[in-house]
Amino acid sequence: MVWFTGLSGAGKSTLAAGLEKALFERGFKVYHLDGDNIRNGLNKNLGFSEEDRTENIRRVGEVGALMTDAGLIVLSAFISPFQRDRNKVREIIGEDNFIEVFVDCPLNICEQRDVKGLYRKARRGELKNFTGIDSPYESPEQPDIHIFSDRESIDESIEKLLTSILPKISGS
Ligand SMILES: Nc1ncnc2c1ncn2[C@@H]1O[C@H](COP(=O)(O)OS(=O)(=O)O)[C@@H](OP(=O)(O)O)[C@H]1O
Ligand SMILES: Nc1ncnc2c1ncn2[C@@H]1O[C@H](COP(=O)(O)OP(=O)(O)O)[C@@H](O)[C@H]1O
Repeated sequence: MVWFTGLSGAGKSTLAAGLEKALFERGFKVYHLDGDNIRNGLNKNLGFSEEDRTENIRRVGEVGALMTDAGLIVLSAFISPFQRDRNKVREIIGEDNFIEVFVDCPLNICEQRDVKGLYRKARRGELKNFTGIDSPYESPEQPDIHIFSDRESIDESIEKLLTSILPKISGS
């Protein structure tokens, strides 16, 4: 399981989608989990309190474990702001099969990108508990892969991901 973590707008979904395509083209069976297919269905009842984020990540970890058991390479793209929650997923999946990818991007750049216009809303006080504004984000201290999305092109980041991941999954 490849676990992307980072602020909103850091590039998790873009990189997970790009990696999914690159792995698919190499013949791997891949599935991409993110807010679109999880928060609209399985986790529809969860919001953005600390407790709900923890439960969101726990369920994604459990679903990811089932998919991994079924032989898929799972790419998950969630903010997952708490280190303890990411560590729990690592435990559920197993150390050997879990790759933590920190999509690192300074808050001011994410805010400039404002892909979904949510930072603007959060700054205006129209959206509460927004990560990086009035809700915390704990950066991974020792990610397996560290992407700097403010300094790397999307293609460079995907190349970097492939270089690290392909040797670990060949044989899958
Ligand atoms: N309060 C608040 N804080 C952060 N994000 C918010 C919030 N409200 C809505 N959104 C939108 O939901 C996406 C993050 O959902 P996640 O499931 O990845 O969050 S978490 O892992 O449970 O923290 C996130 O998507 P990404 O931009 O793709 O990260 C936002 O678009
Ligand atoms: N190296 C990079 N990696 C990922 N995204 C990048 C990179 N450079 C620029 N971007 C841009 O940053 C934005 C990231 O948005 P998105 O993938 O939706 O972030 P997230 O899923 O983390 O909220 C996109 O508009 C993307 O084109």
